[in-house]
Amino acid sequence: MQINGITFSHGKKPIFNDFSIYLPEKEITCILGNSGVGKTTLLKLIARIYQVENGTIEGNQKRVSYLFQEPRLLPWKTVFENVEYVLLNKLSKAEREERITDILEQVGLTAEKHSFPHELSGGMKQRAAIARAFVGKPDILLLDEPLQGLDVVKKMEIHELLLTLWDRYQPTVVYVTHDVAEAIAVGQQILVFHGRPVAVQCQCFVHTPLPKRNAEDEQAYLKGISEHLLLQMKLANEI
Ligand SMILES: Nc1ncnc2c1ncn2[C@@H]1O[C@H](COP(=O)(O)OP(=O)(O)OP(=O)(O)O)[C@@H](O)[C@H]1O
Repeated sequence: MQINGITFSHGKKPIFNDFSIYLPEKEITCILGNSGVGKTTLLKLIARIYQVENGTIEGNQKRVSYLFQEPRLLPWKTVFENVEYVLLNKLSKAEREERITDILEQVGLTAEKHSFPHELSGGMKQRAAIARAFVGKPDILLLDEPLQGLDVVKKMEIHELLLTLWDRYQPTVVYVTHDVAEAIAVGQQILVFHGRPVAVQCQCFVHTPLPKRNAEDEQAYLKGISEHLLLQMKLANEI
Protein backbone atom coordinates (compact mmCIF):
# COMPACT_ATOMS: atom_id res chain seq x y z
CA MET A 1 0.00 0.00 0.00
CA GLN A 2 1.45 3.32 -1.06
CA ILE A 3 0.67 6.46 0.91
CA ASN A 4 1.44 9.30 -1.47
CA GLY A 5 1.91 12.87 -0.31
CA ILE A 6 -1.09 12.97 1.99
CA THR A 7 -2.19 16.08 3.85
CA PHE A 8 -4.65 16.02 6.74
CA SER A 9 -5.42 18.34 9.66
CA HIS A 10 -7.62 18.06 12.73
CA GLY A 11 -9.08 21.55 12.63
CA LYS A 12 -6.07 23.85 12.59
CA LYS A 13 -3.72 21.12 13.78
CA PRO A 14 -1.71 19.82 10.79
CA ILE A 15 -1.13 16.10 11.35
CA PHE A 16 0.17 15.11 7.90
CA ASN A 17 1.62 17.44 5.29
CA ASP A 18 2.78 15.89 2.00
CA PHE A 19 3.52 12.66 3.88
CA SER A 20 4.50 9.48 2.01
CA ILE A 21 5.29 5.94 3.16
CA TYR A 22 5.18 2.47 1.66
CA LEU A 23 3.43 -0.31 3.57
CA PRO A 24 4.45 -3.61 1.92
CA GLU A 25 1.54 -5.73 0.73
CA LYS A 26 0.84 -8.82 2.85
CA GLU A 27 3.43 -7.81 5.43
CA ILE A 28 3.19 -6.43 8.95
CA THR A 29 4.22 -2.82 9.53
CA CYS A 30 4.37 -1.62 13.12
CA ILE A 31 4.14 2.08 13.91
CA LEU A 32 5.70 3.46 17.08
CA GLY A 33 5.62 7.06 18.21
CA ASN A 34 4.72 9.40 21.01
CA SER A 35 1.19 9.80 22.23
CA GLY A 36 -0.70 12.27 20.05
CA VAL A 37 1.71 12.14 17.10
CA GLY A 38 -0.94 10.88 14.65
CA LYS A 39 -0.80 7.06 14.58
CA THR A 40 -4.55 6.49 15.02
CA THR A 41 -5.26 9.27 12.55
CA LEU A 42 -3.25 7.37 9.92
CA LEU A 43 -5.24 4.18 10.56
CA LYS A 44 -8.50 6.12 10.21
CA LEU A 45 -7.29 7.64 6.94
CA ILE A 46 -6.42 4.18 5.61
CA ALA A 47 -9.86 2.91 6.71
CA ARG A 48 -11.48 5.96 5.01
CA ILE A 49 -13.06 6.99 8.32
CA TYR A 50 -11.29 10.29 7.65
CA GLN A 51 -10.71 11.62 4.13
CA VAL A 52 -7.31 12.95 3.03
CA GLU A 53 -7.29 16.62 1.99
CA ASN A 54 -4.57 16.01 -0.58
CA GLY A 55 -2.60 13.00 -1.80
CA THR A 56 -3.69 9.39 -2.21
CA ILE A 57 -3.71 6.07 -0.40
CA GLU A 58 -3.32 3.32 -2.97
CA GLY A 59 -3.75 -0.36 -2.31
CA ASN A 60 -6.30 -3.12 -2.21
CA GLN A 61 -8.76 -1.70 0.31
CA LYS A 62 -11.78 -3.80 -0.54
CA ARG A 63 -11.98 -5.53 2.83
CA VAL A 64 -10.59 -3.60 5.79
CA SER A 65 -10.77 -4.86 9.38
CA TYR A 66 -10.04 -2.67 12.37
CA LEU A 67 -9.04 -4.08 15.76
CA PHE A 68 -9.23 -1.54 18.58
CA GLN A 69 -7.57 -1.22 21.96
CA GLU A 70 -10.73 -2.52 23.62
CA PRO A 71 -12.50 -5.56 22.11
CA ARG A 72 -15.78 -3.67 21.39
CA LEU A 73 -17.94 -6.81 21.51
CA LEU A 74 -21.70 -6.39 21.53
CA PRO A 75 -22.61 -7.35 25.13
CA TRP A 76 -26.03 -8.77 24.25
CA LYS A 77 -24.61 -11.18 21.66
CA THR A 78 -22.72 -14.44 22.18
CA VAL A 79 -19.17 -14.97 20.92
CA PHE A 80 -20.54 -16.76 17.85
CA GLU A 81 -23.05 -13.98 17.15
CA ASN A 82 -20.42 -11.26 17.60
CA VAL A 83 -18.20 -12.91 15.00
CA GLU A 84 -21.19 -13.64 12.75
CA TYR A 85 -22.22 -9.98 12.79
CA VAL A 86 -19.59 -8.95 10.21
CA LEU A 87 -20.66 -11.73 7.81
CA LEU A 88 -24.41 -11.08 7.82
CA ASN A 89 -25.78 -10.50 4.32
CA LYS A 90 -22.49 -11.75 2.85
CA LEU A 91 -22.58 -15.54 3.11
CA SER A 92 -25.24 -18.22 3.47
CA LYS A 93 -26.04 -19.45 6.98
CA ALA A 94 -24.19 -22.75 6.35
CA GLU A 95 -21.09 -20.94 5.02
CA ARG A 96 -21.13 -18.58 7.99
CA GLU A 97 -21.43 -21.49 10.41
CA GLU A 98 -18.45 -23.25 8.80
CA ARG A 99 -16.25 -20.13 8.66
CA ILE A 100 -17.02 -19.12 12.26
CA THR A 101 -16.53 -22.62 13.65
CA ASP A 102 -13.13 -22.72 11.97
CA ILE A 103 -11.93 -19.30 13.19
CA LEU A 104 -13.19 -19.91 16.75
CA GLU A 105 -11.20 -23.13 16.82
CA GLN A 106 -8.09 -21.24 15.66
CA VAL A 107 -8.40 -18.60 18.36
CA GLY A 108 -9.16 -21.26 21.00
CA LEU A 109 -12.73 -20.22 21.77
CA THR A 110 -14.70 -23.27 20.61
CA ALA A 111 -15.89 -23.97 24.15
CA GLU A 112 -16.93 -20.34 24.62
CA LYS A 113 -18.97 -20.19 21.41
CA HIS A 114 -22.25 -19.58 23.26
CA SER A 115 -20.79 -17.42 26.06
CA PHE A 116 -21.55 -13.74 26.40
CA PRO A 117 -18.72 -11.16 26.61
CA HIS A 118 -19.21 -10.59 30.36
CA GLU A 119 -18.44 -14.29 30.91
CA LEU A 120 -14.98 -14.01 29.24
CA SER A 121 -11.55 -12.94 30.54
CA GLY A 122 -9.83 -9.91 28.97
CA GLY A 123 -7.63 -12.16 26.83
CA MET A 124 -10.62 -14.22 25.66
CA LYS A 125 -12.51 -11.07 24.71
CA GLN A 126 -9.59 -9.90 22.61
CA ARG A 127 -9.40 -13.37 20.99
CA ALA A 128 -13.06 -13.04 20.06
CA ALA A 129 -12.32 -9.61 18.58
CA ILE A 130 -9.40 -11.14 16.65
CA ALA A 131 -11.72 -13.86 15.31
CA ARG A 132 -14.16 -11.16 14.21
CA ALA A 133 -11.33 -9.21 12.53
CA PHE A 134 -10.08 -12.22 10.54
CA VAL A 135 -13.35 -14.00 9.73
CA GLY A 136 -14.08 -11.71 6.78
CA LYS A 137 -10.61 -12.50 5.28
CA PRO A 138 -9.50 -8.86 5.18
CA ASP A 139 -7.09 -7.44 2.61
CA ILE A 140 -5.99 -4.89 5.20
CA LEU A 141 -5.96 -5.33 8.96
CA LEU A 142 -5.52 -2.24 11.13
CA LEU A 143 -4.63 -2.79 14.78
CA ASP A 144 -4.64 0.08 17.26
CA GLU A 145 -2.80 -0.99 20.42
CA PRO A 146 -4.93 -4.12 20.66
CA LEU A 147 -3.11 -5.70 23.61
CA GLN A 148 -3.02 -2.88 26.13
CA GLY A 149 -3.94 -4.05 29.59
CA LEU A 150 -3.01 -7.71 29.01
CA ASP A 151 -0.21 -9.32 31.00
CA VAL A 152 3.10 -10.25 29.34
CA VAL A 153 2.29 -13.95 28.93
CA LYS A 154 -1.14 -13.25 27.41
CA LYS A 155 0.48 -10.70 25.08
CA MET A 156 3.04 -13.27 23.90
CA GLU A 157 0.30 -15.84 23.30
CA ILE A 158 -1.72 -13.36 21.27
CA HIS A 159 1.37 -12.29 19.28
CA GLU A 160 1.81 -15.93 18.26
CA LEU A 161 -1.88 -16.20 17.41
CA LEU A 162 -1.79 -13.03 15.30
CA LEU A 163 1.27 -14.27 13.43
CA THR A 164 -0.34 -17.65 12.78
CA LEU A 165 -3.52 -16.02 11.46
CA TRP A 166 -1.52 -13.48 9.43
CA ASP A 167 0.44 -16.39 7.91
CA ARG A 168 -2.79 -18.11 6.92
CA TYR A 169 -4.80 -15.13 5.60
CA GLN A 170 -1.93 -12.84 4.47
CA PRO A 171 -3.53 -9.42 4.99
CA THR A 172 -1.46 -6.24 4.82
CA VAL A 173 -1.21 -5.31 8.50
CA VAL A 174 -0.65 -1.89 10.06
CA TYR A 175 -0.07 -2.32 13.79
CA VAL A 176 0.09 0.70 16.11
CA THR A 177 1.78 0.19 19.46
CA HIS A 178 3.77 2.04 22.12
CA ASP A 179 5.73 -1.08 22.95
CA VAL A 180 9.09 -1.65 21.20
CA ALA A 181 9.17 -5.33 22.25
CA GLU A 182 5.72 -5.85 20.77
CA ALA A 183 6.73 -4.15 17.50
CA ILE A 184 9.76 -6.43 17.22
CA ALA A 185 7.69 -9.52 18.10
CA VAL A 186 5.20 -9.00 15.27
CA GLY A 187 6.62 -6.47 12.78
CA GLN A 188 8.56 -6.99 9.58
CA GLN A 189 8.83 -3.26 8.99
CA ILE A 190 8.88 -0.85 11.96
CA LEU A 191 8.41 2.90 11.59
CA VAL A 192 8.91 5.48 14.33
CA PHE A 193 6.83 8.64 13.84
CA HIS A 194 7.66 12.02 15.33
CA GLY A 195 6.83 15.69 15.02
CA ARG A 196 4.00 17.85 13.79
CA PRO A 197 3.31 17.43 10.98
CA VAL A 198 4.42 13.79 11.18
CA ALA A 199 7.80 12.69 9.81
CA VAL A 200 9.38 9.23 9.90
CA GLN A 201 12.12 9.29 12.53
CA CYS A 202 13.34 5.82 11.62
CA GLN A 203 12.51 2.80 9.50
CA CYS A 204 13.69 -0.69 10.48
CA PHE A 205 13.27 -4.08 8.86
CA VAL A 206 13.22 -7.18 11.06
CA HIS A 207 14.73 -10.00 9.03
CA THR A 208 13.64 -13.06 10.93
CA PRO A 209 11.54 -15.94 9.74
CA LEU A 210 7.99 -15.76 10.98
CA PRO A 211 6.41 -17.00 13.11
CA LYS A 212 9.37 -18.90 14.63
CA ARG A 213 11.62 -16.52 16.53
CA ASN A 214 13.15 -18.61 19.27
CA ALA A 215 16.62 -19.44 17.91
CA GLU A 216 19.39 -18.30 20.23
CA ASP A 217 21.40 -16.67 17.45
CA GLU A 218 18.51 -14.31 16.81
CA GLN A 219 18.56 -12.92 20.32
CA ALA A 220 21.56 -10.62 19.86
CA TYR A 221 20.15 -9.35 16.57
CA LEU A 222 16.77 -8.61 18.13
CA LYS A 223 18.44 -6.96 21.13
CA GLY A 224 20.33 -4.68 18.72
CA ILE A 225 17.11 -3.63 16.96
CA SER A 226 15.42 -3.07 20.29
CA GLU A 227 18.21 -0.77 21.51
CA HIS A 228 18.20 1.13 18.22
CA LEU A 229 14.41 1.65 18.33
CA LEU A 230 14.47 2.74 21.97
CA LEU A 231 17.15 5.30 21.11
CA GLN A 232 15.13 6.55 18.13
CA MET A 233 12.00 6.86 20.29
CA LYS A 234 14.02 8.84 22.83
CA LEU A 235 15.36 11.11 20.06
CA ALA A 236 11.83 11.52 18.62
CA ASN A 237 10.71 12.65 22.06
CA GLU A 238 13.43 15.29 22.19
CA ILE A 239 12.78 16.80 18.73
N1 LIG B 1 -11.33 14.07 16.18
C1 LIG B 1 -10.34 14.88 16.51
N2 LIG B 1 -10.52 16.23 16.56
C2 LIG B 1 -9.51 17.06 16.86
N3 LIG B 1 -8.26 16.66 17.16
C3 LIG B 1 -8.02 15.34 17.16
C4 LIG B 1 -9.04 14.39 16.84
N4 LIG B 1 -8.52 13.14 16.90
C5 LIG B 1 -7.23 13.33 17.26
N5 LIG B 1 -6.94 14.63 17.41
C6 LIG B 1 -5.63 15.20 17.74
O1 LIG B 1 -4.73 14.85 16.70
C7 LIG B 1 -3.47 14.45 17.22
C8 LIG B 1 -3.16 13.03 16.74
O2 LIG B 1 -4.07 12.15 17.38
P1 LIG B 1 -3.96 10.56 17.22
O3 LIG B 1 -5.08 9.97 17.99
O4 LIG B 1 -3.83 10.22 15.80
O5 LIG B 1 -2.57 10.30 17.96
P2 LIG B 1 -1.87 8.90 18.38
O6 LIG B 1 -0.47 8.96 17.89
O7 LIG B 1 -2.71 7.75 17.91
O8 LIG B 1 -1.91 9.01 19.96
P3 LIG B 1 -2.02 7.86 21.10
O9 LIG B 1 -0.75 7.09 21.00
O10 LIG B 1 -2.13 8.64 22.37
O11 LIG B 1 -3.25 7.04 20.79
C9 LIG B 1 -3.56 14.60 18.73
O12 LIG B 1 -3.02 15.84 19.09
C10 LIG B 1 -5.04 14.58 19.01
O13 LIG B 1 -5.35 15.37 20.14
